[in-house]
Amino acid sequence: MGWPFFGETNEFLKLGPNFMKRQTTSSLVKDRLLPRIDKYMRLHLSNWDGMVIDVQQKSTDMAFLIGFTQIVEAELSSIYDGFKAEFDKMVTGSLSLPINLPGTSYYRGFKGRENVVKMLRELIEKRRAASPATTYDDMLEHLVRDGALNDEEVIDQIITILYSGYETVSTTSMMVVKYLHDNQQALEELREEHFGIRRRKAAGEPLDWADYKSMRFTRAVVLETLRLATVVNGLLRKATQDIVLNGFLIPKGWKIYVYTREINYDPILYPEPLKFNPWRWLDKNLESHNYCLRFGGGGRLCPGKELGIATVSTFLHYFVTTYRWEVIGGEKIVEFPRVEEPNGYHIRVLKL
Ligand code: HEM
Repeated sequence: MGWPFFGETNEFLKLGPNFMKRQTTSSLVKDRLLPRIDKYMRLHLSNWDGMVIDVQQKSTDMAFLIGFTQIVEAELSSIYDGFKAEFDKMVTGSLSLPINLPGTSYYRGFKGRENVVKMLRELIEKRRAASPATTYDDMLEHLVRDGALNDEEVIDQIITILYSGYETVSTTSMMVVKYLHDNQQALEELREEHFGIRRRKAAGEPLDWADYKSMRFTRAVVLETLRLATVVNGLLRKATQDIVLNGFLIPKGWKIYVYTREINYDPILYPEPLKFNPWRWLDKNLESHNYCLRFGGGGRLCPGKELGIATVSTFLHYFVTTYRWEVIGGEKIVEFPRVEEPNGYHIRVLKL
């Protein structure tokens, strides 16, 4: 898969092939992003004791805030609420039936996108007008000052990064809590891994890259969650030339949707596919097989892969070493067209 196809984005994300720079490399996550995620996660989880939490809501806020803080740290508090409301419309629209009539989610999605673009354009204008002595240390500032991209490209870049890391990370975080609750043996093994890390560190010492890399079982839990929940339904490609695949002709220009859900539940690839079995991923080779498309494949492989896994792993670290929890309702998780719990996934949280 992949060779004669370009990656395709949807109509809400306008970037063409090869536009996204491969910036979310391990060193970026290690040196700049992981310390921020660690700091954010402690704060995020600091006061859950005794509370009833809607994990879906909290994961959504967490994933969006983590992405948004990296991008526009300076104006975060002043525009957050309005921006997120419009962004949510856009995300829902992009996952809905493409009927562009007033009143449909699809229509609202385009309106949401227009407002998001407007807000970002105003921010860029303000940043350009600010004196060079005013320094900000966020992604927007680097993109604007770097000068390699025009304003429209900067805006598209930001929307793409925010969009890609939002729904994926938040859904994975919610589903990982559900699967761990339902599989106590996995939870105990995961907890032991994280207490092992805490025992090696001073009280309150943040997680570092070596800690993250040592989270073998946690990585397996995240990969199994992505498989079983099918957080991403599939991948889009466009045939750049005629291609014959298993005797079928795919003409040049056709769009292909690789439906990964089928692959995720293939009993030959994953014995007992409906069982949550993170131990299967301890065979390191499984992650590098060419049918393992959790993060896509080829030239369009997700550039936020390590960032996404590191975010969910950091969340799990502080969550399982601080709290235990019981589910108190909301177990009607819908898997299609997106994984969600229409009534929220509520848990009661208590300090360990
Ligand atoms: C659990 C978390 C995540 C999952 C499961 C996930 C999954 C995916 C998948 C399946 C693709 C399509 C790849 C392809 O077409 O071959 C993708 C693309 C992408 N992801 Fe992620 N992702 C995650 C987190 C993130 C994060 C945190 C970011 C933000 C930096 C991000 C940024 C992107 C971008 C920009 C693309 C488009 C790449 C391109 O078309 O060249 N992702 N992701």
